[in-house]
Amino acid sequence: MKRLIDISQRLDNQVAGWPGDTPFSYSLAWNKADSGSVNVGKIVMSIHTGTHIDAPFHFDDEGKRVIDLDPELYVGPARVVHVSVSQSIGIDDLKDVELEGVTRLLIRTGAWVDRQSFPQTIPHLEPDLAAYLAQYGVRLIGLDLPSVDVLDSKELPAHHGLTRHGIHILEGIVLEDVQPGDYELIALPLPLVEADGSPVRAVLREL
Ligand SMILES: N[C@@H](CC(=O)c1ccccc1NC=O)C(=O)O
Ligand SMILES: [Zn+2]
Ligand SMILES: [Zn+2]
Repeated sequence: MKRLIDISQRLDNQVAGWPGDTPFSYSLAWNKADSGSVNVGKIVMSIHTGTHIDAPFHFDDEGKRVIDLDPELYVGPARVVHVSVSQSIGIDDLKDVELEGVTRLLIRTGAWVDRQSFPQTIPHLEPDLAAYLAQYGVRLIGLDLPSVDVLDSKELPAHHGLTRHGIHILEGIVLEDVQPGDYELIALPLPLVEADGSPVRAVLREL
């Protein structure tokens, strides 16, 4: 068996979350000394912390919840590509990327350098990218960024555009040490029935 490469953001009480959103916290609801038997932890967090998937309900009241999403999307062949971008990611930035037969595309921008703090600005996906990727059969896009849109966007055009074209969203992956190429991705959401997204443990397996 080939080794697993962890591409997940570690979750501790210092992890950078969306400004104003629920901070991540892990604490003990009971400790062994008091309960006499066990440590029992609890976590409180925004779903959009660290490495996570968005369900369409995140930005569309009528959209699918996590439980409605096909787990097959989150397991299977994925291509990792490196792009160097500044303001945005468009068709031009991917012109040298072979997309034939790619169903899961993971993009390393390297733009979120200090993962301990939330970025001020990030490159966003340009509106015409979704249709372009969908032509090749892309069903999942993953980025090393906390969003696919401009951080203060209210309309979320990239989120909506991707969803309209059947492309699902994985955010906050850590691709620093990952070479471009083909891997197997495993990034399963929890079976959260009502949720607008889910944290995932995302890993790649070398083929
Ligand atoms: N679209 C982002 C999350 C997002 O926009 C957000 C997350 C928490 C609190 C506020 C947010 N957006 C809006 O002002 C995401 O998918 O992770
Ligand atoms: Zn999200
Ligand atoms: Zn998102």
